[in-house]
Amino acid sequence: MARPAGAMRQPRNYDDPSAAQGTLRPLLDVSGVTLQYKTARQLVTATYRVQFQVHAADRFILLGPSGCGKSSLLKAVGGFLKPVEGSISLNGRDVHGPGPDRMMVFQEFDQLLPWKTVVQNVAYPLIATRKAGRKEAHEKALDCIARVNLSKFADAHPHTLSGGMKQRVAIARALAMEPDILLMDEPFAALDALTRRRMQEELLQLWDDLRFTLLFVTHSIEEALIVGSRILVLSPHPGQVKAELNCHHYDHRAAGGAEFQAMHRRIHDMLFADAVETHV
Ligand SMILES: Nc1ncnc2c1ncn2[C@@H]1O[C@H](COP(=O)(O)OP(=O)(O)OP(=O)(O)O)[C@@H](O)[C@H]1O
Repeated sequence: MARPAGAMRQPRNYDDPSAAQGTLRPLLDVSGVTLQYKTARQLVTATYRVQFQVHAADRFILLGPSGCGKSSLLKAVGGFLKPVEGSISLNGRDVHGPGPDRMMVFQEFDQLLPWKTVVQNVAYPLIATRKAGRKEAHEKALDCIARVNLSKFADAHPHTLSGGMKQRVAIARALAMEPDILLMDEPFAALDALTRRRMQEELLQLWDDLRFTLLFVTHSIEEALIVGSRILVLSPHPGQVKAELNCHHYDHRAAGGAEFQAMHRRIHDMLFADAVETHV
């Protein structure tokens, strides 16, 4: 499989002061974004003036309590929700609607087309967007299916797969499109603990191979620390930025360690503190 955009670049060196000062142009720039929903009875402010930047090959996490606007932010980056204030740009171009440069993986297991096989599901967006012809799309789909260890199930239909296998197909389908950024909305939240852990490891393995850029929503501090390279901590409703943290050096092996636990506690305290802190 060809590498996704930005894939050849190495992840940022966070000890490099020029990177820390943000002198590299970000891939994704979310600037002062306020998101609202108008219902028949009220106006709901989901996020208030949220600001963050994602660079190529980042694994950027949006972390916060239920209702703080994480999914709304992901929808806005996906182009499904228009900010009432602020702007979102990808590769220097304003986001005005959905596009194949941003592929989304959701929490729900029913995001696959039930009448199509695994390989047909993965090939479908490539064909529908004319990114590839049928033969090329089929070959690419098989390659991506192999990367998520599902080759034996290429001709199976979704209803015969477990929840974890369906999520693997959704990830393969998204990566096959080689998006500029992969958007994941609590993709492992509905899985049992063991499968969730395995999926996190597999996602990190895929990232090691392909170095794609990831924007990942979770409300699990542990998952954020393990999956992410940076974490944006959001306050409760309406979501505001509390802090942005560096966490690229944690994995499952680190999870029991004192440093990991201290970071976990620090984020926990932040999430439950009332005041909005400055960036750290
Ligand atoms: N379609 C909608 N119409 C009206 N209000 C909405 C809509 N979608 C979300 N909201 C409101 O916007 C706020 C943010 O919701 P959002 O789903 O983005 O939060 P979240 O942090 O992703 O929550 P969770 O972790 O529970 O999924 C909430 O108050 C929610 O009720």
